[in-house]
Amino acid sequence: MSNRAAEEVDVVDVVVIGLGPGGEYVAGRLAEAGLAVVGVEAELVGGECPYWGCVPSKMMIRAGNLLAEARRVPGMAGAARVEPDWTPVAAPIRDEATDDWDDRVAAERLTGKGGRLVRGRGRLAGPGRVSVAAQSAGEAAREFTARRGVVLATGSRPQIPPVPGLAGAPYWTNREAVSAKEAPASLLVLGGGSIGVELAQVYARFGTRVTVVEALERLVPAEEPEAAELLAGILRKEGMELRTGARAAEVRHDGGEFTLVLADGTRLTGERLLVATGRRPDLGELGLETVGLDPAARALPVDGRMRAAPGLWGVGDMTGHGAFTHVAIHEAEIAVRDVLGRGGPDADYRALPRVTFTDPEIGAVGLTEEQARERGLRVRTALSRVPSSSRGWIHKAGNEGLVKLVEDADRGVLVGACSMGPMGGEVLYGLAVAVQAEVPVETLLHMIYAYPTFHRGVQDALMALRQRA
Ligand SMILES: Cc1cc2nc3c(=O)[nH]c(=O)nc-3n(C[C@H](O)[C@H](O)[C@H](O)COP(=O)(O)OP(=O)(O)OC[C@H]3O[C@@H](n4cnc5c(N)ncnc54)[C@H](O)[C@@H]3O)c2cc1C
Ligand SMILES: NC(=O)c1ccc[n+]([C@@H]2O[C@H](COP(=O)([O-])OP(=O)(O)OC[C@H]3O[C@@H](n4cnc5c(N)ncnc54)[C@H](O)[C@@H]3O)[C@@H](O)[C@H]2O)c1
Repeated sequence: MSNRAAEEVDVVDVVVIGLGPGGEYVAGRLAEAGLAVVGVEAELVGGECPYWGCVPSKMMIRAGNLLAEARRVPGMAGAARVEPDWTPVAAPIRDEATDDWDDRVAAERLTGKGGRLVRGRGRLAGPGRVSVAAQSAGEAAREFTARRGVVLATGSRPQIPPVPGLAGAPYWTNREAVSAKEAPASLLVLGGGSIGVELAQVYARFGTRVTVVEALERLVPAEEPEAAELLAGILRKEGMELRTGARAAEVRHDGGEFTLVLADGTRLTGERLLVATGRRPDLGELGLETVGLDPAARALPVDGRMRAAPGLWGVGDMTGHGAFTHVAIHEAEIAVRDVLGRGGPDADYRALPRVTFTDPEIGAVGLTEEQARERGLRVRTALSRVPSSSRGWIHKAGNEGLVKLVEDADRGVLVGACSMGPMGGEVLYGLAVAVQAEVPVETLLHMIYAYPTFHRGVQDALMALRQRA
């Protein structure tokens, strides 16, 4: 190919940097719309979610929940002998979900839609310009000009706290935790957020001795305190040791064992140490300064149409609106519409749903009570407990949970809710509609709720809410 031909090929309509759920969606949709699209990916097409995040972790959780259900058989349905085995958990993650961490299928999904895949680490080289670093010595860096613009979708990476001794130690992040071939005998989990509690519970159910260390006063601190308290009780009952309000002062690793020294001098030991202390976008190496943006920012600032600058869009974890696959895809769809010059609503996070897939699941939408109060709303709340509902009583073992409602009393609408329990993430849906559509509490109160469902707990909580009016 002549140099001139090479130059022509490298002028495209759109370059997407990062092909996780957000970037893959944008690149695929724009290619299907007929644009000349280059997608640049440094690791695996599909990103964190299918290979090291949502999908494998939920496969592990499904297995752990099966064990827990089987252990609930005595007293309710006869006898059951449970022998946990990690092999049928690890094997389908490797062979079926991730193709042994090979993205050929995902890459072909993109090229099948007409997109072009370029492997390597991309960065901005000015407005509408992207360079992709050489993958190996002897290979030249590649340059692209994007006529319509560039979409950034580079996700996030684990945030490792500056605990002395941690940096050099062979700790696990989510990646090692979901690709482990065996369950360790013991596991220290630093961080009691969603990754920490989901994976802690799974491993504990497979016989691992688990200790969770959380710096703040409660687990899942972003969610309602009543849910956190209930979860802590359940995890303790399942045999986990929980240290909340605990600061890690030092990490040591020797003789195949980790020692985590807490600020109060307590020493905790474990065969493995999982660091799950949050994830952060890494904007430093993206060349943002070449388009007048701050590479030291915590997240990429975007407007309601995902625009970061003229001809530059950002979607997914890197925008800081919530590190969830459904947020990445919501934002990706808005960016696609904007690139194509189509209308439609701006991004709307009022009814942002989130589910922590512990057993019981913690579903949540919109504002917590604390957030609503911080916004100066006149807040009214109410709570119903799953075991007190008909379905909860019928369910018996494993029926822990609650529904908590947060009402803006001045407007008579829900601004937030928490649905914890068996299928708490599914019960959430109706509450998400109520928050999104601002359905009056009076209307919700006079609906018919199927008997005996878990979601009837919402009606119990609504009735409690009205008694407080
Ligand atoms: C253990 C775990 C469990 C999770 N469970 C859930 C869940 O149940 N539900 C949920 O909604 N979310 C869950 N998440 C979060 C979810 O995985 C992320 O929100 C989602 O993957 C974000 O998508 P993204 O496209 O923004 O970024 P990512 O998935 O992070 O993808 C970004 C991509 O960009 C690439 N990249 C980065 N820099 C460059 C560069 N300079 N050049 C080229 N490529 C680059 C990366 O290699 C990566 O492939 C979980 C996360 C983890 C870690
Ligand atoms: N079910 C889901 O949707 C799901 C599951 C897993 C992850 N995720 C996404 O991935 C993101 C990252 O997950 P995560 O659990 O790492 O982050 P997180 O922000 O949810 O939780 C991190 C926890 O670590 C604690 N922490 C921070 N520094 C600490 C320290 N030095 N010592 C002890 N504790 C410390 C924090 O107080 C917090 O509770 C989440 O925010 C979420 O958006 C979603």
